[in-house]
Amino acid sequence: MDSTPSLDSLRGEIDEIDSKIHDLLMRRTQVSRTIANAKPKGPTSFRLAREMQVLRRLVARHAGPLPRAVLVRLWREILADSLSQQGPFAVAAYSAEPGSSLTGLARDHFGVLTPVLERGSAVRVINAVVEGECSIGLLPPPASDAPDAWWRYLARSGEKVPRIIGYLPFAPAAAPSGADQTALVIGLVDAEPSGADHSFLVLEAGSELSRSAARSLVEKADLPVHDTVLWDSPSEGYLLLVEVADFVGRDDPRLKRLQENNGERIQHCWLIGGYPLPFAEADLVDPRVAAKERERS
Ligand SMILES: C=C(O[C@@H]1C=C(C(=O)O)C=C[C@H]1O)C(=O)O
Repeated sequence: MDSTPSLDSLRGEIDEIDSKIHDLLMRRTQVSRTIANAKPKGPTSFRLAREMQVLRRLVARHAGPLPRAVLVRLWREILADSLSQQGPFAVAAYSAEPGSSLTGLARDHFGVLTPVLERGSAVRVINAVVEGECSIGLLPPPASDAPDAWWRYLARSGEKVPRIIGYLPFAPAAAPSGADQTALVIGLVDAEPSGADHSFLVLEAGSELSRSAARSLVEKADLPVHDTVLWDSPSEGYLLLVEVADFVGRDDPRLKRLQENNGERIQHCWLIGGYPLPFAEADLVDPRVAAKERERS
C-alpha cells in the first residue's frame, strides 16, 4: 500500500506550520517593540552588530535543503520591519554618477518598505544623517584613487559626527540588486563589537607620512593593519585612513600606545568606526550547488 500521505493531509500540515510561523512573527514584532523602550534613547535604534549576530547564529544552526541565502533574505525583511517598529527609519543612499547608485544595495538590506532617499554626493549623504533627515547613510568604500575622501569629514569629535557602523552587503549571495556593489554604512552611533569586526582609524600627520610608514607605526602598537588610504592636500595636510583587522573601542589601550609612541609624527588619531565582517561566500553556499560540485569532483 502507498504510504505517501495524501495531498490534503500534507496541505493541512503546511497550514499548521504557516500558522506557527505567523504566530511567532507576530510575537517577535511585539518583543522588538518592547526592546525599543529598554534601549537608551538615541538618534537611531539600528544596531548592525546585533543584527549580524542574529544572522550568524541562524546560519550556523541551519540544516537541510532550504538555501542559506534564502534564510538570510527572509530575515533581512524581518529585521528591517523590526527596526521600523522601533521608530522612523530612512536610509540616505549615495547616488552620484550613473551606475554608482547604492539604492539597490539599500533595498536588498533594508527591505522593500524602508524609505531610501538618493543623495548626489557624499557630503549630502553625511548631512542627511547629521540633520536627522535619515537614520543612516550608505557611502562608497574609500579607495586610494577615489576623488572624494569623505571619511575625512568623520575625523572630528562631537556628538553630531557620524561613525562608520557597517559594510554592505552582509551576504553577497543574498543581495541580488546590489550584487556588484559595496558600501559603508554611517550613523550617529558608535560601532559595537559583533565578534568578528574591522575598525577604521584616521591618522593626522604633521609632515609627509607614507602608507607603508603609517602601517608600521600602527602595527607596532599591536593593531593589525588590513589596508591604508592616503589623502594629502595643501590645506588639510596628510591624512591616512587605516583599516584595522580587529575591533577597536574608544578605550582600547592600543590606541593610547599608538599616540604616545608617535607624538611627533602623528598629531591626532581618530577612531571613526568599524563594521561586522560580512559572510564569506562559502558560508552561504546552496547545499544543492555544493552537492553538485561534490559529484563533479
Ligand atoms: C531588536 C533590536 O533592534 C533592532 C532590531 C533587531 C532585531 O529585530 O533582532 C536587532 C538589532 C536592531 O537593529 C535590538 O537592538 O536587539
